[in-house]
Amino acid sequence: MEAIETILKDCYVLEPNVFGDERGYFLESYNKKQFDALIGKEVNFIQDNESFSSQGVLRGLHFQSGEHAQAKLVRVTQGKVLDVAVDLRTNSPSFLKHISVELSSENKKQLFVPRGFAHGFIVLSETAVFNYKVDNWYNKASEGGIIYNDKTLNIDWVLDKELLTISEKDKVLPTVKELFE
Ligand SMILES: Cc1cn([C@H]2C[C@H](O)[C@@H](COP(=O)(O)OP(=O)(O)O[C@H]3O[C@H](C)C(=O)[C@H](O)[C@H]3O)O2)c(=O)[nH]c1=O
Repeated sequence: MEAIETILKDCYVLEPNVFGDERGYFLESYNKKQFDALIGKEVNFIQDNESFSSQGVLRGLHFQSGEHAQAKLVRVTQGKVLDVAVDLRTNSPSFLKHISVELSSENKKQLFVPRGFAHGFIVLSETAVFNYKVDNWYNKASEGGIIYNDKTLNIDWVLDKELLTISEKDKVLPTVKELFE
């Protein structure tokens, strides 16, 4: 496994070692000892999640606030998504900066999204299976988010607006300005 820190402090792209042979391939998708050493801190994941979406589905931008904040280790096991992480830590040198990275079953890349970030993705392939680990329990009452087309963040979601499918909940998420005013 290799880890490259992104322009967002503490946010890493990880690439597993893939062992291919005539049967196919093997990889360790998560190894606590290696992962903690690569990112330089201990992260105790306690819940695995999976979502399935069709092309144009945009989930996010979401976070859980306060003591319920979640760090996430995300990957795609079928299809391709554009994954987006936004640093919402007001004391961070990368506050309100974001990164976008293509995660796919082909490139097998993973993204570590620390606590204090908003996270979302849009499905670029016909369908996608999105798998991720979180280090804190789901807590509906602490859920927050930022509207996907926020003007301050100005995220390029690649697909045309008319192709997007967004939940009713996500359509009414606040802007950055509303969140931090
Ligand atoms: C996140 C979550 C959801 N749920 C239930 C709540 C709803 O009845 C249903 C769908 O939830 P939601 O519409 O919030 O699912 P997503 O839009 O995929 O939310 C996720 O999308 C972005 C990409 C994220 O990074 C978060 O992990 C998460 O917010 O699953 C649970 O039971 N447990 C959970 O941990």
